[in-house]
Amino acid sequence: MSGPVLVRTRAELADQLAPARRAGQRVGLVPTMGALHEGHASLVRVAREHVDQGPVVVSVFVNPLQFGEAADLESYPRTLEADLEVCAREGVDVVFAPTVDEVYPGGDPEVTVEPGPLADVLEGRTRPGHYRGVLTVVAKLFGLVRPDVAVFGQKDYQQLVLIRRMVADLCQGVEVVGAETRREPDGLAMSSRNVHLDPEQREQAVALSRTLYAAVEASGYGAKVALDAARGELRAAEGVDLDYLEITDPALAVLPDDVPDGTDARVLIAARVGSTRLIDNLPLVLGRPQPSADQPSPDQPHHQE
Ligand SMILES: Nc1ncnc2c1ncn2[C@@H]1O[C@H](COP(=O)(O)OP(=O)(O)OP(=O)(O)O)[C@@H](O)[C@H]1O
Ligand SMILES: CC(C)(CO)[C@@H](O)C(=O)[O-]
Ligand code: BAL
Repeated sequence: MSGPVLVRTRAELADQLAPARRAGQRVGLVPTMGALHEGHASLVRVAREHVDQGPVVVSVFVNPLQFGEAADLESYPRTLEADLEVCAREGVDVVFAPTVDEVYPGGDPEVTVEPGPLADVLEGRTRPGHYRGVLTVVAKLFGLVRPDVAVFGQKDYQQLVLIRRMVADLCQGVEVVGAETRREPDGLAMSSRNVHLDPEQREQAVALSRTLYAAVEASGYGAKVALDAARGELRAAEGVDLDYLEITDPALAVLPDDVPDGTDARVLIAARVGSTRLIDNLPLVLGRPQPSADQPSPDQPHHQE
């Protein structure tokens, strides 16, 4: 099994992708911050489905521009050797792992992507400036890799919604695919930051997904009952410091009080377990689903969006 080609510079990346471009092949991109796990591997498999014979590029870059707390940036796990092994197993063609100077040669960029009002809610309230950093680096990665398709995880749902919005508003011409969240057997969403949890916190962290599933189970009775059920689950949890628990529409807008049966929605949670901040979310359908509606349901989750 030959592993992926590791490229560190923009020039090496361009050279590596030149033959595929000449051959008119589709190029797929999976942007990551490394510390790869099965969630990332699943994104690679989704990307492969969208490129025919073309190359899949995985970028590994811990982007300083999207971090608020210095400690979070410093402690972010960096495991390039292991990441290359995951990429080899998944048949990734190119791993692009640039330095900070390669991505930001002049230091912090003067021109950045302004994410608009959606960046001020949910994650944005706790992490001001985060989505400006995310969208700026994703726009740069799109400029460097020029992918036809890019795959992101639904686990970072607000990020996915904002990236779709950026691609539409800035006419970037990249197909954005949102892949289903991969979970540990007990339901905890896989996340690179899970390595910071000690064994007790690891057990406590399952409360996040339990809370979401409680909302999904009660969603047939409407948003208010679903939220009450979720809050009840949380009250029973120990060691979980809630940041937010909200039900919104799929575009993250506030839901009106009365919505028709069968309305698509999203339940989202963020909480600290010890000093580790975790996020998760699930799709749900409020009220009785309409028989004809082609919507995600807890029993038949959308694999890709
Ligand atoms: N459990 C998962 N299932 C599917 N996709 C995931 C999962 N976890 C992360 N991803 C996706 O992988 C991509 C890269 O994410 P990232 O490298 O930040 O990993 P992460 O596990 O989300 O780490 P963290 O949340 O600790 O920063 C993002 O599109 C993210 O949504
Ligand atoms: C999209 C991303 C790679 C941008 O740095 C990051 O936010 C992530 O890993 O989700
Ligand atoms: N997975 C989203 C990137 C971040 O938390 O900074």
